[in-house]
Amino acid sequence: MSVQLPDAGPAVRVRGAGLAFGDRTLWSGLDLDVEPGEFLAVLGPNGSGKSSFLKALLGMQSLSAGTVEIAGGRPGGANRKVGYIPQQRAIDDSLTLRGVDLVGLGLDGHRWGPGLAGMRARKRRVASVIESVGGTRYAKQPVGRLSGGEQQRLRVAQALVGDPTVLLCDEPLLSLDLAHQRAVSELIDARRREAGSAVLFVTHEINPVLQFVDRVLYLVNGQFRIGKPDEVMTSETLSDLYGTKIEVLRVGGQIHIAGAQSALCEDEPHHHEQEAVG
Ligand SMILES: Nc1ncnc2c1ncn2[C@@H]1O[C@H](COP(=O)(O)OP(=O)(O)OP(=O)(O)O)[C@@H](O)[C@H]1O
Repeated sequence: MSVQLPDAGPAVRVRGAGLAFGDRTLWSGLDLDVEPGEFLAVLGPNGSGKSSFLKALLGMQSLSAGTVEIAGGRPGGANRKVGYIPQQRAIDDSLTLRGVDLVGLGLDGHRWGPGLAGMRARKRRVASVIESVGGTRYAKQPVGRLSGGEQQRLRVAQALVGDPTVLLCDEPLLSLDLAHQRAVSELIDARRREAGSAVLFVTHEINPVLQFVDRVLYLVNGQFRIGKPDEVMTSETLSDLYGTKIEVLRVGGQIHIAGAQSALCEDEPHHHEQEAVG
């Protein structure tokens, strides 16, 4: 006799969602289902509400309207298997926490059982995730002394260690060189292919992840478009969204925005103030 499993449903379900600060509406009327294993790129100029969208999914930001469900329940609920890679901040180089400890912070302490056996299982899980991001060599060193790319790999490991159903990534490629951009985006892609995690990936630059992207959510000036890259990243759609003439060129499999103002950012480096943590 085969057991009929209930339909798991989408990994993320957004209905009629809106977010406004004072009289400024970042977005409204947002309906979106993100399926398990789907890779959704969230694009848009500075201040369009990309990070706030992820924060609403994490339960760190309340919506002005509508509802969101993530991993089958309310944002921020207990046992939600959600991995989060926050926007990169420089780690204070005096931080003596080791890489293995940083990654271990991503584990739900209760799942691994009590006593020595639980502790060993926890250690094995942390070690195997660190291995999967190629971080074994430096994981026992103080995090503050590692390079930006090494720290970022450990942050990815921390987000993956709890076996997330949904992975929320806020500009995870920021300030990485091309080789590390490729390595980190491949790690995230592998997670959704091998474990079926849904990936929501905020980025200013679609090209480094274009090959992985199933759909794009593009936020601009209180409006948005959702669709495949070929549908959204067109001169017509972006001109319509930005309310000005924009030319999108496809060159060598990449997307370039010609005559773009810096606000469009696709070809612009993104600057952030580095803030220290720890
Ligand atoms: N709690 C808050 N109260 C008031 N305004 C806020 C709050 N949180 C965010 N904002 C404003 O909402 C806008 C969107 O912020 P958000 O960080 O979501 O943008 P973003 O698209 O991620 O931008 P960036 O590309 O610069 O990271 C910004 O103008 C920000 O100042």
